[in-house]
Amino acid sequence: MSDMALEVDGLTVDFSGFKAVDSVSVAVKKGELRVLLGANGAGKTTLMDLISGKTRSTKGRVRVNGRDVTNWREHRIARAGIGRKFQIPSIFSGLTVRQNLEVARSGKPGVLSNLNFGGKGAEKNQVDEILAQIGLEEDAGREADFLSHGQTQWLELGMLIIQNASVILLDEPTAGMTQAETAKTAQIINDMKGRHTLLVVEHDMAFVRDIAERITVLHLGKVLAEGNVAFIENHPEVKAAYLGAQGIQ
Ligand SMILES: Nc1ncnc2c1ncn2[C@@H]1O[C@H](COP(=O)(O)OP(=O)(O)OP(=O)(O)O)[C@@H](O)[C@H]1O
Repeated sequence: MSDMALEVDGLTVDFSGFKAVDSVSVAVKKGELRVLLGANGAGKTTLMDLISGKTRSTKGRVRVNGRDVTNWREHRIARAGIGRKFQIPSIFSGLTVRQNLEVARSGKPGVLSNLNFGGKGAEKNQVDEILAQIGLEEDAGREADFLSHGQTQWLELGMLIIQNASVILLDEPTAGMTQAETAKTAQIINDMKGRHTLLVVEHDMAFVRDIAERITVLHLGKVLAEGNVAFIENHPEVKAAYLGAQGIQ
């Protein structure tokens, strides 16, 4: 069996003659964290949309843990193990942090009214473990409405962790964060490596250096380069296409 969690093979989307993603192939190993870099309009979000089923591809395949999920409906792809975090959080603002994690854990829509909030035994232990992992133990009883921007993002990461998504797609997880919040986010994400497979779109190079193993660079819808941080930072075409004459900041 393949040790790849996510295999994207020749993926293309044609928007009335414009290929926002053009013959992209990327393979991410189980437990790997892959960063997706690229200038505005390079196709990063569109690639995430194709993988998660938000947009239908015109050509190519997407496989999750060896299973072909190409152009499945979004909810089926989610059930096959792909979790996604958007820039706008999708938490339940009227529920506490703990309750949000419990809802995510149950994984069933409409489960809200039937939940036995508070949980017992193994369920409670798992929620406690994740509260510690995302650093929100002391805020477990707070309504999500009252969390800071950073805390809201960490809660959402916790919800993806508890859903046990095997491949997690993160679109700019540090957008709008302070330096301290960004550092903590790097810690949480580094802690997720190995247990989850991650594909992370991010512009903040300091953050990328903190978390990245391999980087894939997209340019005009195509893969321009792939390699470790040092390789990418010194890649002449990447410098020219994406990072400008000065190189990576
Ligand atoms: N539904 C669509 N129809 C037509 N063009 C689209 C559509 N969706 C995206 N595009 C175009 O595809 C290109 C890639 O967009 P995309 O949002 O994927 O880039 P990105 O790399 O995520 O950029 P950013 O860093 O700004 O978010 C852009 O030129 C965009 O205008």
